Amino acid sequence: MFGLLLLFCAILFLYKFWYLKTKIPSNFPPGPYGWPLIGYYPVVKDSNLSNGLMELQRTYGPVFSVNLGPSERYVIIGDHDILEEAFKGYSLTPRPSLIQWFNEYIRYGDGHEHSRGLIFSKGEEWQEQRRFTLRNLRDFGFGKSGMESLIKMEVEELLEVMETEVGTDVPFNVNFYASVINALWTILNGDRVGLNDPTLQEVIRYVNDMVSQDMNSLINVFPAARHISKEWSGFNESLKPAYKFLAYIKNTISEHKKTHDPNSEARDFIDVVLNKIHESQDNPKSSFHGELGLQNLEAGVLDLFIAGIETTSTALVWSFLILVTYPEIQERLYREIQETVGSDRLPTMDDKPKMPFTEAVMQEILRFSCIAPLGIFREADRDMKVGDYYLPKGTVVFSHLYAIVNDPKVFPNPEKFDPTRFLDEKGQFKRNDKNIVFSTGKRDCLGKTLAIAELFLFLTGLIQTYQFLPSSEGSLPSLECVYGFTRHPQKFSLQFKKRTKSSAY
Ligand code: HEM
Repeated sequence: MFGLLLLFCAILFLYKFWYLKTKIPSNFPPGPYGWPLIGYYPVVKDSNLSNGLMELQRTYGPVFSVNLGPSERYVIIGDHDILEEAFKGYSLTPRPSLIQWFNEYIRYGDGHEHSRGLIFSKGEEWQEQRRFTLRNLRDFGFGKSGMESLIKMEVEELLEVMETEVGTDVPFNVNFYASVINALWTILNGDRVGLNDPTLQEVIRYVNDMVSQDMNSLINVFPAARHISKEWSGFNESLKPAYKFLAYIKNTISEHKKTHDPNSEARDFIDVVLNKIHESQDNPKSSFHGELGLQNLEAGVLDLFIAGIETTSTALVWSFLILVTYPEIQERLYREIQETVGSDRLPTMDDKPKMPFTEAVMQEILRFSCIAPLGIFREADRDMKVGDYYLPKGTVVFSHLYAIVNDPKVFPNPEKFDPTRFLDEKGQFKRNDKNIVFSTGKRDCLGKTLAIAELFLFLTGLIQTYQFLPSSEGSLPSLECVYGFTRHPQKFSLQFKKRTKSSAY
């Protein structure tokens, strides 16, 4: 009898929990009811994520809500104009409390609201860190000339490495990692190392392990499981690579501190931040003050790596998969490179405006691959309106970038890879401001200038020298994507052969 009563109470508790979590407040965006505890999660997880959310969008409209697991209902915005309006001000800039838990361990956060660095910080601390990083990275690499010469060195070395692989089947999943990491590491740390340097290889392993985690693992879906067992829940395993990489960053910063002189010219980005920390020693309000400043430097470097490596490398991997799938587009690209640059020097950023087809191909690659289909989640810091709906303070919002760049009203036949959608009738490049794969508003991608430069210089430099072909098996790799940290292609191999001046057809 007592057992039955207990069971009844447990069911009542679960029902109440489910009801409260899934109840839709008045004038809140509509959406389906999920199951107790697991919500609508099984329907939209994994490869089904974009399709599942697109399906819901067709039923409920471009702004809808859904509960994905044992959490509140999230709001999904899948319309360009509504998202732009919502992200215009500051009210949707914070990151949700529910994804702050791990920052207690790796970003000096409190596990709920606050965190150091660039991706998860909030309020004035985030604004000060972001503004400073953007301005100063411009001087140490994100600015046109510094960045360009760094990437050029990476392209040259990658071309040399590729020389040894001509005519063989080359697995093309992580090829760009080393080059992209090296470019970023040089900007931050000053030193460039060879692509086979053991330390670089170690950094590659850390970054690769950090970003290739299973987003559907127990710890990522039910973070509270870490309180039961850190080992069994997967917590220890999931944080291990970040701890290793952080130790490496800490070591690099302390080496810098030993030789840093605030009165001499900064050698790299880490020096610039150390200078700022030095200048801020009498300003306790600054996020660069004392220990807080050092914590922000460490977490900021971690964030630039997490946000900048996998995304850019994946965009490059998609680029070559697409160009092998559409050889006629690869050849037209090659012809434009020949006509604009020739083959005696590598393409530079000054060539880009003279290469409308290449610009169109890059925009279409970014749209078609939509590497970060849901952006990074946000949270409303006050009650607000989004479109015709009301969102109470604390609502978690996903920007459904994938739906926006696949909107058939803006991009007809969105499932088709078609660079000509970015060309006018005279063949000139036609920008489409709705291709917002870097998100929009005050908290859009901080590294988009670097990403675009890397994409342009690697793509054109490699196509200028090599023709990319399917692997010896002859079959073309699939354009179906896999979900992980980013939306990326399945593993595949391809071949390349050296171009001769007359190899265009
Ligand atoms: C093709 C490459 C890339 C894509 C598609 C991409 C996309 C994005 C997106 C969608 C966001 C989320 C913005 C939001 O919250 O709405 C983001 C944030 C961010 N990205 Fe990128 N990104 C790329 C490359 C890079 C690179 C190269 C870096 C720097 C090295 C970088 C650094 C960041 C940072 C720091 C944030 C967080 C900004 C903040 O919270 O203020 N990204 N990126």
